[in-house]
Amino acid sequence: MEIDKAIRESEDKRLKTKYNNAIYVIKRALALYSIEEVAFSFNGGKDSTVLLHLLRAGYFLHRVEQSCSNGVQIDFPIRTIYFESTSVFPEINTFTYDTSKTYGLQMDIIRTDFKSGLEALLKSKPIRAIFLGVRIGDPTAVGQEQFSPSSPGWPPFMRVNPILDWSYRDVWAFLLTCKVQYCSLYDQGYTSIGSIYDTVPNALLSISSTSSKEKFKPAYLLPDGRLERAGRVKKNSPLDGTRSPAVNNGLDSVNSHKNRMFTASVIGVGDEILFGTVEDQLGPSLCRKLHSIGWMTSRTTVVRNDIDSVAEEVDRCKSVSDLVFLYGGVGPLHSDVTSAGVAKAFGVRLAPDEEFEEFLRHLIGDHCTGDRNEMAQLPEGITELLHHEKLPVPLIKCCNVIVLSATNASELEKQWDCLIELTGSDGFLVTIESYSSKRLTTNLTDVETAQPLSKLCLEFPDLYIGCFRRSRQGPLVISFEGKDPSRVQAGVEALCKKFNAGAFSEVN
Ligand SMILES: Cc1cc2nc3c(=O)[nH]c(=O)nc-3n(C[C@H](O)[C@H](O)[C@H](O)COP(=O)(O)O)c2cc1C
Ligand SMILES: Nc1ncnc2c1ncn2[C@@H]1O[C@H](COP(=O)(O)OP(=O)(O)OP(=O)(O)O)[C@@H](O)[C@H]1O
Ligand SMILES: [Mg+2]
Repeated sequence: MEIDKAIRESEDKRLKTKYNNAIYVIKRALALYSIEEVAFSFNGGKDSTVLLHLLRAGYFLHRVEQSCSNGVQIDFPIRTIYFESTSVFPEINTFTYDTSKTYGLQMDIIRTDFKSGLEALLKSKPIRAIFLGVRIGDPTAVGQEQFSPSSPGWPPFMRVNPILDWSYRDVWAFLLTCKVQYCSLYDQGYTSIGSIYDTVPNALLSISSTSSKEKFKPAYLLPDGRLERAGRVKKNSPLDGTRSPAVNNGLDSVNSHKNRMFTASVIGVGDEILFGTVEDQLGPSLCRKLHSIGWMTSRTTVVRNDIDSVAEEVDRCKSVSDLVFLYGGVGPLHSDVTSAGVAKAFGVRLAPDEEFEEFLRHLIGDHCTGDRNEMAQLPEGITELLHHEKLPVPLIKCCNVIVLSATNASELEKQWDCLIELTGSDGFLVTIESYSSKRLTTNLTDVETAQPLSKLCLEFPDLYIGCFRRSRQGPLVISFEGKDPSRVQAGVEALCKKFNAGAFSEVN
């Protein structure tokens, strides 16, 4: 069997292990269910192409073990399901049909949505288990195991995911080692393929070209597999039906939102701050930095060094803020639970990150306890490492959560500058129109100023008008913050007009 032979002859130990585990899962499924009771969900994508060949090998080995085969090539009897949609890339469709012909697949083509298609299929066929090419890191993989029953509300069947633990690199190592055909789009810079409306080539594979047509390297050259979905466009920013190249590394282009408000949450992790033993410098400093680039910090909190406390706060903040910044609780100590809290908030596991481990090894050598470097365990499938030449270890970004390792103001200063440089003009930490501000002080009493100020807030809803005092007896400070300097000036003048001349003086 050529696939089994290619892997056995390969010197890639990691690939062999992944292959053996996947074959084991396939053989267990074939032992649990009869051949009529299993199906293979094939869509011409790279992951399902890997799975096709694993199933061919697994079925062959299963037959050999049962002594049903004398080693000659046998047909592939596993029923294959393809959900064909009108928004599929023609290259994917052609590849799926060609592959079906090459390997004699028995195809059920379904043209409805997944759920109703499966409901109808399971009524007419005795299917009890379906093989899928889902991998950890796919949005649909969260919470799945190698054998996972279908979700509530779906018809009952077992989802079998033999390549759940395969990385992007493993997928390409397999396809290239076995020298099997894959869809031509992957040679044109596509790294994960959805529909024609939400998929473009991955900008990270772009080759700068002098001609007007942008060129891309093949998918297997993507250096960081975690960015395989960078060619997927978010559902709310559809392509206009044209297959234009990706321009934004998968991050929403924020240039079009220059005028919109960006909000951040800041979370400190540290019992020592809550005990009052250590004064928190980083939280206030981050608020000032965010303010200086025109962002609004909508919430700052300090939580305990406890996984659930971190997870609850991250969960609360990640859906209401554009970005969440975390500091404290980063390292190998028992109290360093920030990564685990982030993983829990996103419902994913902590898993060793080879690339991050390499950085740590450069920094601290092999001085880690046990054979696992606990610091190199990061939230699986959602972590992006933010590299900068001035940082000995990259910063960690999990979706919209950024984990800072700074422990004092000067370290924060450095990490912040790197973040700003890294994200450039259209990254996730975009610098927007900064705030213009003015401050007035007055010796008027709170009672005298309260009502006119309330009215002023209604007249200037686009300004933040805040009041504070440094002592009960001292002057009242009134601050005006807004994006439009002329509105800030107008607000100041409107307030002064409401009182006698000289009632207010401007301060810095
Ligand atoms: C054979 C098959 C079985 C599926 N079973 C489930 C399921 O049990 N629960 C579920 O929420 N989604 C299920 N899905 C849907 C997928 O999780 C996912 O929504 C689908 O692949 C679309 O992904 P996309 O939006 O990235 O294209 C199934 C899909 C297929 C093809
Ligand atoms: N239209 C479809 N018809 C049949 N199976 C599908 C379809 N869409 C998804 N699947 C199943 O879900 C799995 C995961 O889909 P996903 O898009 O993540 O992977 P892929 O298409 O194989 O590769 P890629 O990540 O490059 O798009 C597929 O491998 C396949 O088993
Ligand atoms: Mg796909």
